[in-house]
Amino acid sequence: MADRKANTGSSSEGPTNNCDYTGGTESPKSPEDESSERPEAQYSQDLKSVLVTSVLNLEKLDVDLYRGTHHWVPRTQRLFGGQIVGQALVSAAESVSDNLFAHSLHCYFVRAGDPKVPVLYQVDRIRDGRSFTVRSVRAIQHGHPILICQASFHMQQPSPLQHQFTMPEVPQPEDLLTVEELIHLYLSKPDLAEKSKQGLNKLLANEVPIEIKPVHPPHFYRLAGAEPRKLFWVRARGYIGEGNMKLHCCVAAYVSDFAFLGTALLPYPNYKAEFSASLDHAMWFHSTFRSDEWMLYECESPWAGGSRGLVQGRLWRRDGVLAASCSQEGVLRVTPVTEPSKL
Ligand SMILES: CCC(=O)SCCNC(=O)CCNC(=O)[C@H](O)C(C)(C)COP(=O)(O)OP(=O)(O)OC[C@H]1O[C@@H](n2cnc3c(N)ncnc32)[C@H](O)[C@@H]1OP(=O)(O)O
Repeated sequence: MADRKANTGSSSEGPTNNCDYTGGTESPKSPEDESSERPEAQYSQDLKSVLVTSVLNLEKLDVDLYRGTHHWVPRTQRLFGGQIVGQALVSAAESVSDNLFAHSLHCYFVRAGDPKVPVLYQVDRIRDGRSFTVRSVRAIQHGHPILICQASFHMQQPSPLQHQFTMPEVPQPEDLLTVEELIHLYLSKPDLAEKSKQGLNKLLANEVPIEIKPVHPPHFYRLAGAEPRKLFWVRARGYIGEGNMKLHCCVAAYVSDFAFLGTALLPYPNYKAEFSASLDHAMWFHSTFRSDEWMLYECESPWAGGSRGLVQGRLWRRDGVLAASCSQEGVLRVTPVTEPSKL
């Protein structure tokens, strides 16, 4: 389980950058930044992240009313929860001033999203306070809410109270394979069942706008019974760049729902999810970060029962600073697996 040691940030080795939204919109200077920005060539072919150019680029229809379209739709043919949360946060953030940053959001997914039509986002300006500002967003399709979201924004306020857990020690992303590279590796296995091959090829055809490097690939693919915990490096595909912390939070909201709920299924290799969907999603943003640079997503599930599972996650900057925490409950209706996986 996670190293629960509290790091107060007071040692010369510890993180010191909590809630440091310097200059209003500046993103952090991580060690990667110091050694120059990630060279342009290292970004995926698309250069500018599709998350920024398309998914989180909402059309303004009226005051506090936006329309969002879809990029990647999961095989379930219901909209990806992370997309709806990310878009809801974009619409909420539009109505707050530039010196305010999301510090938390709480959402319920009340209906499945329909990939055939766009989503409308209606923002209610609940309160503008001196330090905190709260917005409520309804994501609407076919005249009904599919998501209700409350997001709270805070101005930067320094404090002597500052601690965090210590980031788990894991291999660096440069030493790990991407999901796509792992799939190619599995596909090259001569005894791979035809059904598995088809499944893997479908996965490869997915145009997910984020890149993932699992720390323990079997845990990511759920091949064996394991403790309900997984770790993977994750970043947005393409370039986003420094200077827009609001946007990085929205991208992180998108990213944070990916492969999250599956953590609760890890101890049960003999069951497959016949139906799984996130019921709610909460996030807390702690520090500045860049969502187009590798972050470690540490996911664990402290509980499952009654056809539901709870998952909790921490997004770490690679320099060890805790960027965000996440929590989600999902419905998990399972059936026994008849054939063991041949991956
Ligand atoms: C990566 C994770 C994700 O992104 S998931 C995407 C984001 N989350 C979502 O889309 C969830 C949106 N919310 C919902 O769809 C609903 O709130 C859910 C979770 C389904 C609530 O369920 P419920 O109140 O049961 O809705 P419903 O009556 O419309 O039923 C939906 C389907 O489930 C079935 N169901 C219901 N109860 C049971 C049960 N006890 N045992 C077995 N099946 C059950 C219903 O029959 C219905 O099925 P169908 O759609 O008619 O095939």
